[in-house]
Amino acid sequence: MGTKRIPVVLVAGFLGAGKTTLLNHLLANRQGVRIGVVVNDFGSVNVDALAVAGQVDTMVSLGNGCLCCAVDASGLDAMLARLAEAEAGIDVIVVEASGIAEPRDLIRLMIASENPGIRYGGLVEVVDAAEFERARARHPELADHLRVADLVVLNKADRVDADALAEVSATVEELAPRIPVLTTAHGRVNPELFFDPEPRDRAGQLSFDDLRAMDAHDHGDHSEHLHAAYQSVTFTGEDPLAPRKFIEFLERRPAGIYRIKGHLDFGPNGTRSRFGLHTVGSFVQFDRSAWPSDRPRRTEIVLIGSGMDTHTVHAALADCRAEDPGTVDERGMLHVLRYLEESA
Ligand SMILES: Nc1nc2c(ncn2[C@@H]2O[C@H](COP(=O)(O)OP(=O)(O)OP(=O)(O)O)[C@@H](O)[C@H]2O)c(=O)[nH]1
Repeated sequence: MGTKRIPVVLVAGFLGAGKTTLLNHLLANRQGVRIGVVVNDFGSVNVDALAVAGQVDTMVSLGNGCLCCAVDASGLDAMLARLAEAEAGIDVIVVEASGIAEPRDLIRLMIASENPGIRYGGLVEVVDAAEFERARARHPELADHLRVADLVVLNKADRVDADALAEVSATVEELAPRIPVLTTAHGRVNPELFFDPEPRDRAGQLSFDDLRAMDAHDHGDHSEHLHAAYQSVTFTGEDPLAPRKFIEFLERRPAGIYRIKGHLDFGPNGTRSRFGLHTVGSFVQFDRSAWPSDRPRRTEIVLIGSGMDTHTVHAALADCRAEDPGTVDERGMLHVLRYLEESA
């Protein structure tokens, strides 16, 4: 099993869309999670002057469990490596991507990174609902950015009426089909969408009870801070899954899924190993380990996103059941192994 990898969430979006506001919201609602923030200028990040414990190079450590650093593209990998060091005690890294590099280049950098301490945590594109059409006219590349995003945050919903909002949502969906869209104001995205609410044991495995605790149909709407609601769906399968079918599910996943986590049983196909799964958008990673003797052998996953049709998701997963669990489909299993993290 691999060591714990820290998710790196990239936040992109055009000038003034609300990236810094979103970052500040995450910092203010981090629920015990230690967040490393990478920005290319501290300007308006709420680095509360009084909370700044000390400044080393371009790194600012905040007493409240956050660490911020300013960096340009060439320094990003090195900065991520520093943030991922165990001593930093960081649980998630959020990079404000604008001004650093093109989102596509950043994704490439993340995925190609050989740093064993980090994992791609998704590209979040923040869009200004009120300025969307004007921004698109001025920057046709906005459509490309939406297409590479794993989640679109449709921000500044308070600045448009319901009809205009529906129109922008429809355009976003057309430009970026199947990508989850979260409509919000003032960047009030529930942090649990990106990372798990409490720091886990340092061995890094979530128990299924932890996952189940996160499961509900809408999260956050009722909290004091009025986070935008997101969804999660839990799937439990007692029978082994057919590897080929499950990979097809991942590759043609239903609309609205941002990330998936949990573990799977491929039966004798996987020589009864436990396959841990992490996906963000189209990025898929499996790890493989022995089933703990005290845990039942079954598939347990949680899918987190926005705009998911929960019945479709459940039905699609139920269809992944191996028809004949006794038969070994070695070729099918190769599709899984392609996504296997390289560690013993
Ligand atoms: N009405 C309204 N204003 C917002 C919302 N989100 C952000 N703002 C305001 O919009 C302005 C720009 O927000 P920022 O968070 O700084 O945007 P940004 O994307 O980080 O901007 P740059 O760093 O300049 O690219 C600020 O004045 C925010 O207070 C929102 O949902 N509604």
